Amino acid sequence: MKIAVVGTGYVGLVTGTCFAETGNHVVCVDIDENKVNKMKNGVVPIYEPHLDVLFERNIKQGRLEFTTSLNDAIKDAKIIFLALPTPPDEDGSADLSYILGVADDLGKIITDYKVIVDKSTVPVGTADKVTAALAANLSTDLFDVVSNPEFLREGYAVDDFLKPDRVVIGTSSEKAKKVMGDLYKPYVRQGNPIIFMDEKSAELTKYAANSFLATKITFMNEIANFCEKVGADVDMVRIGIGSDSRIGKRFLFPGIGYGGSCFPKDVQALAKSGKEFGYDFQILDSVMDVNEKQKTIIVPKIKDFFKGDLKGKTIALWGLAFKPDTDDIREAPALYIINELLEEGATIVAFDPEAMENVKSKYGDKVTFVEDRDSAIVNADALVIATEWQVFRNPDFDLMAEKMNQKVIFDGRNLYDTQEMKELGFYYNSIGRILVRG
Ligand SMILES: NC(=O)c1ccc[n+]([C@@H]2O[C@H](COP(=O)([O-])OP(=O)(O)OC[C@H]3O[C@@H](n4cnc5c(N)ncnc54)[C@H](O)[C@@H]3O)[C@@H](O)[C@H]2O)c1
Ligand SMILES: O=c1ccn([C@@H]2O[C@H](COP(=O)(O)OP(=O)(O)O[C@H]3O[C@H](CO)[C@@H](O)[C@H](O)[C@H]3O)[C@@H](O)[C@H]2O)c(=O)[nH]1
Repeated sequence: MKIAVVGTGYVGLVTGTCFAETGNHVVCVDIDENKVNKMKNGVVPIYEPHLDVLFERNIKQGRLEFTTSLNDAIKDAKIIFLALPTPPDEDGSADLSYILGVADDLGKIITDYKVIVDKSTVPVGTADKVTAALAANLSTDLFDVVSNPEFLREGYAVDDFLKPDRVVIGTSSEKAKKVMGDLYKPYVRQGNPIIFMDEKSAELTKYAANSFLATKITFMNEIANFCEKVGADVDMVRIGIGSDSRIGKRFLFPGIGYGGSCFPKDVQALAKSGKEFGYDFQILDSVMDVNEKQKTIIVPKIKDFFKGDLKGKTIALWGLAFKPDTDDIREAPALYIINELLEEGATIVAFDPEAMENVKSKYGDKVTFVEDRDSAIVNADALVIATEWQVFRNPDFDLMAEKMNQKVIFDGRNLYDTQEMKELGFYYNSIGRILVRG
């Protein structure tokens, strides 16, 4: 099948590459010339594990191409995926200008039947808006609009795409249903179904999934905060409740709040959508409030330790990305921690395996960046862990004891065993677990 993908960010590039991998011919189009030139030269412009192998293979075999021309990209395509940004507007609702702008352009250049697919995360009613934008210049016989939300996670994007738990396809057109069903057949393993539904339900499924997961995490963050007050251990509580199959083991890890390009904006957009339709999502308002506080929950702990004064203190910071295995720093809790620590007059020495360039371009020399984990801790008064990269899981504690000014760790990701930290004589302050005083 011939496919065009409009927008080659995390979703568009993974979508395009994975569809090429199953034998389709894919043309990816982006307005960012720099990005397109990189891709034409064989460079993957984002960090996403395993994407490079598929990317190279499919370019080599002539199934994956890149262009800045929308016209060239779509002329032979039967399906056009819109993988465009839907960032929050000033009021928190999803900004649909990218999607509707491209829909308007497509209406003017399409000449034969195409299936136009909303891959972006979009509020209920967007398929209708896209249809209206296309129909302003194009006969409705020449297109169908489908809602096909994407559930991939950054860091696992290729695997999630090729082996999805489910594929959701929202359409009221039998013709489009057949085209989409054929396209997705190779990805859907036994028991991992394609779920066909109407467009609005598909649009809402995406927001409901992200908001549910954000709520699950936030609930555990509150349980963790309460554990600290009463002397319980959130790891035990997590394991205790996670073994109930109605609750499930996943997405129960407390920490310094959820971040990333999706949960924060999608929870906000669903709450906003609710208000537009006269529905008050009280639970989502609470989730957003709690998460806002959770992102910097570690800072008062640091201030307490240093008796309120961080001036002249050097804080080593391990982890900048919003989660491991990505260079994405959108809504990363680490950035909120950096802002507060800088405001308190602390010096920050940071290391992240992939996200340093992105943070450098935001903070310049306000933060010192070092090239490896162990350089960050030299002469540090405390270490803060903000992202659970594998490389932080098994550090050289003897080296820490030798190089740090004092053995003090604030761990936002609960990486170490509290008993072991006690034996090693560290002050170790984590989330929802016993405070080890060293
Ligand atoms: N990142 C994720 O993990 C993820 C997962 C599922 C769904 N989503 C949703 O998918 C959508 C895209 O997210 P993303 O993270 O891939 O965004 P992104 O910002 O990484 O990529 C968007 C791309 O679109 C390009 N673009 C902008 N306007 C364009 C235009 N007129 N024509 C062609 N290209 C244009 C940009 O240059 C950019 O390369 C969003 O709605 C997001 O909520 C994201
Ligand atoms: O137990 C957990 C799991 C996650 N997180 C945090 O939650 C955020 C989001 O994590 P994750 O869901 O792994 O990353 P994303 O790549 O943002 O993926 C989410 O957002 C995507 C965009 O919509 C969806 O497609 C995915 O299904 C959905 O998981 C991160 O800050 C994590 O640190 C926790 O704090 N505790």
